[in-house]
Amino acid sequence: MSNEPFGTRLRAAMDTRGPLCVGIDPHAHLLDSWGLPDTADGLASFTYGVVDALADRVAVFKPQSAFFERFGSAGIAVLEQATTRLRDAGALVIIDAKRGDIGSTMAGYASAYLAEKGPLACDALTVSPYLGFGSLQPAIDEARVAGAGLFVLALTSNPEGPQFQSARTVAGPTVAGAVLDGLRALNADAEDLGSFGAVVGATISSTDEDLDIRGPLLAPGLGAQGGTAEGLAEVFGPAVRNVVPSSSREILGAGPSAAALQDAAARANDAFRTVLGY
Ligand SMILES: O=c1ccn([C@@H]2O[C@H](COP(=O)(O)O)[C@@H](O)[C@H]2O)c(=O)[nH]1
Repeated sequence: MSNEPFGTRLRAAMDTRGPLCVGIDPHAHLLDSWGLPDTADGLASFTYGVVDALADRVAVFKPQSAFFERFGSAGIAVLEQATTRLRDAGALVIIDAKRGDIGSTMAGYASAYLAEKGPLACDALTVSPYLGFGSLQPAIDEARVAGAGLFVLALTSNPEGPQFQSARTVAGPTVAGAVLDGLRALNADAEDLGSFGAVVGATISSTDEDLDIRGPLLAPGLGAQGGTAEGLAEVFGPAVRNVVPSSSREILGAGPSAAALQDAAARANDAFRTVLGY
């Protein structure tokens, strides 16, 4: 990995390849529709099919750890191998594992995913702040050392999210607002795009929260969950240029043909380029 901070590398990658992030979510129904068995071998064929088709042309990939964990150590081995291959091809990898625990345990996750020589070393990791924003400190420290990034859950795309995320903290702001405040502070010195991002679903329609955190805004929920490229402008307002639009099933459903995957990714990238101003 270059020594440049994640935010700088992310902006450069999106400038070069377009803003699209392809989620790698090997659902059982997708393996089936690709004519593959719901086994670790099927998982490997599916995942490497996506990697071979798209690694040299898409800026960012977001493998969903759950679908690899489903197959135990054999599945994790596929995740490790795919992450290495994607990064070798010049793409950035955000592992979506939504890790979060007390600080001392968080340090274990940080050394697995963020440390430069960690077994699952990636460019950024999704993390959960629900043990307190401060519990993320070991991951923040490791990310700074490694030039990696974090995406902290703030306003998630699922309909249950507001139940907690819109609740007020003792200090006054909502839970989501407190997360965004924490991220803004971490990115305070960033020149363009900081390395500490928020997860904000493309499905939330609009928000009163201040999304200007000087960092990336990972936006899942596009396609299968109903979010659209055009809708991003309304959700994100002036912060739209910092959005990393992530789409999984919508793109993956085009496979197994490499040409069809490339076509689906190119069309999505074009739509996002227009809305995000790339
Ligand atoms: O708020 C969130 C946070 C994460 N996700 C993850 O993104 C993908 C979405 O997949 P699609 O097939 O594009 O719907 C999946 O891995 C989720 O766990 C999210 O959807 N919302």
